[in-house]
Amino acid sequence: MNNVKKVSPEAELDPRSRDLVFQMRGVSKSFPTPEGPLRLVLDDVNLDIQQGEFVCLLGPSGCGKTTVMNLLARFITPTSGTLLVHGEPLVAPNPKHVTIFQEHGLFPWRTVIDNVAFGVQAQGASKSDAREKAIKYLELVGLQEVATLFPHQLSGGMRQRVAIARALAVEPEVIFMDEPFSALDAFTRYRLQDEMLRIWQDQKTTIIFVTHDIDEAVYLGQKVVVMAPNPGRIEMVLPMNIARPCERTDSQFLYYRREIFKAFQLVHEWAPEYAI
Ligand SMILES: Nc1ncnc2c1ncn2[C@@H]1O[C@H](COP(=O)(O)OP(=O)(O)OP(=O)(O)O)[C@@H](O)[C@H]1O
Repeated sequence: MNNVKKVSPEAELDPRSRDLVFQMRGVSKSFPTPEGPLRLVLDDVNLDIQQGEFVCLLGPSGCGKTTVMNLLARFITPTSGTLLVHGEPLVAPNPKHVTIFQEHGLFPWRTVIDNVAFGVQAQGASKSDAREKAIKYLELVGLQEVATLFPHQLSGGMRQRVAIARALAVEPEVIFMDEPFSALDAFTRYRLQDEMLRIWQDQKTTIIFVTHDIDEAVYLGQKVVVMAPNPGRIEMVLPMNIARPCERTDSQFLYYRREIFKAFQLVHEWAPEYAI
């Protein structure tokens, strides 16, 4: 593959780089097994993530996507290797880094606006300032009309948009998204992908997005990190030279889609170009 880029383990760590939000060098992670011995689930990961980048972690179940995300978010620590955030060793989860999960995690007893305002108030804002900010971000995701409803009165897609508004309202530096749209129907997923791209272009937030959907990764990612299992590792880092927003039928989109299908050995020998 021409565009394949692997961060070599020899690539020097730059302790002063402010543009690189994350630098991982030779990072491995093992977990204990029920039988006792440690099992290596992530082997020798090398990855740079720039400020404002939209990075998709892509791979089959069990290849360690969530483990990479959890390491970056500092929910867990590496077994070996180095992980720097803005050139500094990570010591604790950063309050400017927020996570959106597949299950949106809204408080069912709070209204939409109170869900979105919650994190802002937790940062020390007054109730009225927090609600003002919540309205701003509900408008951004097109949900100002349902501000006084409760989560159970919304569709799955709307609930996930509330979760996005709640994450944005704390004006994060980094958003981690762990398969946030995988429980939604295809049409809602397409709409939310467009919304996410629009918000990312508007807010310039660094986004780390975990997915096992090749189309989703190509559509969203400026950079797609292709992972493989046993043990979990990065196979390649593929920059997507695609103008955004793009059409899912564009030749550039189809080219990268096919390259990734090939990387996962999902293209048949007899398949003509772009016939996937
Ligand atoms: N806390 C843990 N303790 C033990 N094993 C773990 C732990 N967390 C993850 N693992 C194992 O590490 C491997 C990678 O898990 P991870 O969740 O990172 O994969 P994934 O690529 O995100 O998978 P999926 O797409 O299914 O969510 C799996 O085999 C998993 O069972």
